[in-house]
Amino acid sequence: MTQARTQAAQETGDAADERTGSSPGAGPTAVPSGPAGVMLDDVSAGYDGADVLQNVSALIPRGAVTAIVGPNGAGKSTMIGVIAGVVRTTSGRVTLPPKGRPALVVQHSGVPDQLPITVREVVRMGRWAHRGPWRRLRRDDHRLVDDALDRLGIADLARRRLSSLSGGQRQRALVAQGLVQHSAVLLLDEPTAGLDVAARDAIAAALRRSADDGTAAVHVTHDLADADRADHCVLLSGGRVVAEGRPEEVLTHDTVDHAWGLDRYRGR
Ligand SMILES: Nc1ncnc2c1ncn2[C@@H]1O[C@H](COP(=O)(O)OP(=O)(O)OP(=O)(O)O)[C@@H](O)[C@H]1O
Repeated sequence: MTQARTQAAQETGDAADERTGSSPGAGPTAVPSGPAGVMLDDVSAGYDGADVLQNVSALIPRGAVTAIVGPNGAGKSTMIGVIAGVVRTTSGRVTLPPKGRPALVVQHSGVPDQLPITVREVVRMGRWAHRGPWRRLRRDDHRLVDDALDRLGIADLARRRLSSLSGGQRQRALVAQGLVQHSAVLLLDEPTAGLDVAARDAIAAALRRSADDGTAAVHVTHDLADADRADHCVLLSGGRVVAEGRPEEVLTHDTVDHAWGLDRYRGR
């Protein structure tokens, strides 16, 4: 029996017990153990009165890397938007860990090109929420900023204008801004799309280190090899959770073919 939690399983009383239970590592979901992470309980959400996510339930653990995968239009960005609080739910409940607002890192293509700010300033902005209305940073804030620039391999670009960077360099700056927020939940929307291997590795290492520090480190990805390296995986299709659990249990030939509609071409 697969240990991945399927939508059918979620609709049973078992799944409800797991979600409200006090032991996220136990039972058939194989969710990595650790402090409570993000819980979505029967969540529907969308835009302009039309639901994109429909009755989505998921348990995203802290101290682990979670990959959200699925075909175009499946609702992956909407799901992290719901967790970040930028997309409103129409029903259901989202429960977050106690420490502050999730850090949401959008794709670099969603950020205006002509912002007249440097890479260091972009990363510093990630500390503003910790420093009140005057936003005067302290020495430890500057240290966190330097550390994030180093971790993403962009320390040498710190004085450059964001607008003068390549797409991959810009993406690294945005991920660094997400890291310095030190939130219990880090949400990256397709952070490695179109990036070279060094940038992909830097971002993967940053996700891993955040998870090791106890964060629920979540990324949306189209790359199934990236998803396979995660600790936990949520497969969405048509706004619903098809399967959730360990990547090797979720990303089987059958679930992938079914979610992407490939079974049609394979006579299944
Ligand atoms: N701001 C918006 N206003 C209206 N509809 C939206 C908005 N954002 C997304 N949608 C719609 O919601 C659906 C799901 O979009 P979403 O971006 O969540 O999917 P996704 O799985 O992230 O897709 P992709 O892999 O193509 O990025 C799509 O049909 C999309 O057109």
